[in-house]
Amino acid sequence: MAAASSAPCRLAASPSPSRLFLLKPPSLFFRASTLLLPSTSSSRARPLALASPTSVQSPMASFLDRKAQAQPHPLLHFVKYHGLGNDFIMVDNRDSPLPLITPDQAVKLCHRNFGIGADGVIFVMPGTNGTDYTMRIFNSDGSEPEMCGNGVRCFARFVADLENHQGKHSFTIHTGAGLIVPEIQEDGQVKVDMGQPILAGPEVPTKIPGTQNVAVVKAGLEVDGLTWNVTCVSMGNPHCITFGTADSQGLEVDKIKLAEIGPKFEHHELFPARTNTEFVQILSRSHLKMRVWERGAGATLACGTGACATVVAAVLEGHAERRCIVDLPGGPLEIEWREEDNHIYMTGPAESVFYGSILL
Ligand SMILES: N[C@@H](CCC[C@H](N)C(=O)O)C(=O)O
Repeated sequence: MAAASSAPCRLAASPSPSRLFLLKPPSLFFRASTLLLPSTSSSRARPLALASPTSVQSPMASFLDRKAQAQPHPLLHFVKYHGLGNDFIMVDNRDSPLPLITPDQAVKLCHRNFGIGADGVIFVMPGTNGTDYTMRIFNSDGSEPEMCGNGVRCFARFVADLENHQGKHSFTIHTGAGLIVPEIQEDGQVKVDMGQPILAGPEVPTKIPGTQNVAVVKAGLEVDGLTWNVTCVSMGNPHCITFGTADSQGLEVDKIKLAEIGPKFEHHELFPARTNTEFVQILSRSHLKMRVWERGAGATLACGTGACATVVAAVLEGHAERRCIVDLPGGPLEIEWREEDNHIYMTGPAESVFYGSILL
């Protein structure tokens, strides 16, 4: 795609920020022609370029070589990735330890009607304390979580694209949850050493009293007039996992009214940092089905840290073995909580969808 910065975008007459989208589906590259539109709303994305397919092949990396444009019209280049439908705006932030956009800008870019649309924005930043890279992420509500499992697989594929790595490849990432090590497999899937789960209630954090020493396992939690059995696990970020209410046989997750019940868990007073919540159906001792309400993002099609926390909870409650397939609305993840090192390993896909540029 050749036109992102060569196409003149004259916005001096615009009274408020405008947006430029140049879209690329996976197999086609586009040449953009400019269309100048006055901007009328600061919260709405205004398309300033129309794209038409050409036969010109151009590597994504050369597009990404363009650095974010400085004043007077800051231009952000991005690539949209997803891991099982959990989607992210990926930003090449390797030149700076500060995110190129603010949380408020992330909220606008993530908006599914007035922005690019995503569950979050992820920044590939210089390493910290000897790691190869640092990952930071803003949720679609602008809050900053410590970790993101699907995001880290997208991060790995994005870095491979940026650095032109082929085949099997591994590197180290500093995150708010500590050191994370993804490995791109020969088949393109990404296997991630997600580290050890944290089980001590106050560290999750939750104010629910411990049921197995300090761990909160199958504890009763009152939500919406029902007592839910919950297990609380941190994967760097907090998770509350439920397999059902105290007087039910088990969940049929397709019947859960996620948008109604999810926020009541997320904002429950016993979760001081809010929480992600996983509703889980046991299909067998190695096969679980899960729907998630994410802190700061709502219902998403998949949650990698949530799938890891779910397997830990299933093992602690005696429902499953340490190696499980977790079915999410966007597809399956393979999770193993290894006994030898207490680490959790997550394997799944990550794909690029399109790339473009946007005026901030
Ligand atoms: N979707 C992510 C988790 C993203 C962060 C989460 N919303 C939080 O605030 O903790 C994943 O795949 O793990």
